[in-house]
Amino acid sequence: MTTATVRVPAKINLCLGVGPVRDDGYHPLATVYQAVDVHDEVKATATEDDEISVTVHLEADESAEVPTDGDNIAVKAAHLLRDTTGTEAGVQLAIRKVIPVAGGMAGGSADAAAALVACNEAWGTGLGRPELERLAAQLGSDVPFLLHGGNAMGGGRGETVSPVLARGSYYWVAAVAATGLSTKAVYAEFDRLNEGSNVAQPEVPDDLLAALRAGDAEALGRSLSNDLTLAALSLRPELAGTLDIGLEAEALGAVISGSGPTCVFLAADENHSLDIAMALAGAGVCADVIQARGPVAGARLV
Ligand SMILES: C[C@](O)(CO)[C@H](O)COP(=O)(O)OP(=O)(O)OC[C@H]1O[C@@H](n2ccc(N)nc2=O)[C@H](O)[C@@H]1O
Ligand SMILES: Nc1ncnc2c1ncn2[C@@H]1O[C@H](COP(=O)(O)OP(=O)(O)OP(=O)(O)O)[C@@H](O)[C@H]1O
Repeated sequence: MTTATVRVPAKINLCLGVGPVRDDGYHPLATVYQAVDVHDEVKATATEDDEISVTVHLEADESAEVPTDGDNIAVKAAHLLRDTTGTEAGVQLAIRKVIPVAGGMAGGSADAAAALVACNEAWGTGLGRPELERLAAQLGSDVPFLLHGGNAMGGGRGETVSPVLARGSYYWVAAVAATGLSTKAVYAEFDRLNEGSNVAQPEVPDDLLAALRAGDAEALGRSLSNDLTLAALSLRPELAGTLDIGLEAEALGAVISGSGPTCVFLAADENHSLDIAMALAGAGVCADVIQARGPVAGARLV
């Protein structure tokens, strides 16, 4: 039996511009993703029967709910790869989950990207990066970025990924809430809040790109932004308090990651990141605090 193991990072959105809802129900995005060193691991073991199965080992939050049937997005990724390549083998997937579930850090998307790479290796199906990226886009808006990693601009509904010029390594602190938020519900709340108003087409702010080009953490902190903030706060008003605690600890910037509820804070260095983490943990505003560095590589065989 052939086995392949892939490590895959979480993402944060340094900016998330959201435009008016499209006819297909998705929103046009202008985002900059950064991959951070909070990793899930997906192991694929090829089998001779035609079963595609998954087990999930929760490393961080044992109470999180992750499906272990065909609803698991890693299983969907394996089916898509098999249907595309015509291979007849099966696979046992084993996920080691560290990325918060339904936290806005693309945990499911990360597992889907990892499953594509791991199954492609275990089955010997030999698809190249461009073909894997095409399959990734069919699985979810965030999935192509998790193959890519690093820093990247996201357009379309998030699935069109292009590199950005960036310098520097950044210290992040993530405040993880006890229960997740549904991405679909947050976009629906965005639509409800904007009903009757003209939502502009989104753009990536120039000052954010300049901060990344210069590797300037202070300027980056000032230019973090997220158009889903009001929608996430409307569903979870207590997140405003979480953002305040990080800012009182002098974070260089604070933002809700993607559709939330995870709040992320930019620190000046490792000591500062520890101070922010301690302030958040001490205030009891979140279930878990994670210190992370970015950017890091996307889904890779180990
Ligand atoms: C919030 C973000 O994480 C920011 O990067 C992403 O936009 C969400 O990406 P994702 O979880 O991969 O999302 P998908 O699985 O493609 O879509 C889940 C749901 O989110 C909404 N959705 C998602 C992406 C987008 N550009 N517009 C949307 O309105 C749709 O209701 C969709 O049914
Ligand atoms: N492999 C998986 N890992 C986590 N959740 C999964 C997985 N497969 C399916 N799901 C389901 O998807 C839902 C969303 O989980 P996920 O962790 O991807 O959210 P998220 O990080 O907020 O996503 P995003 O940031 O891409 O919007 C979960 O509630 C869970 O039921």
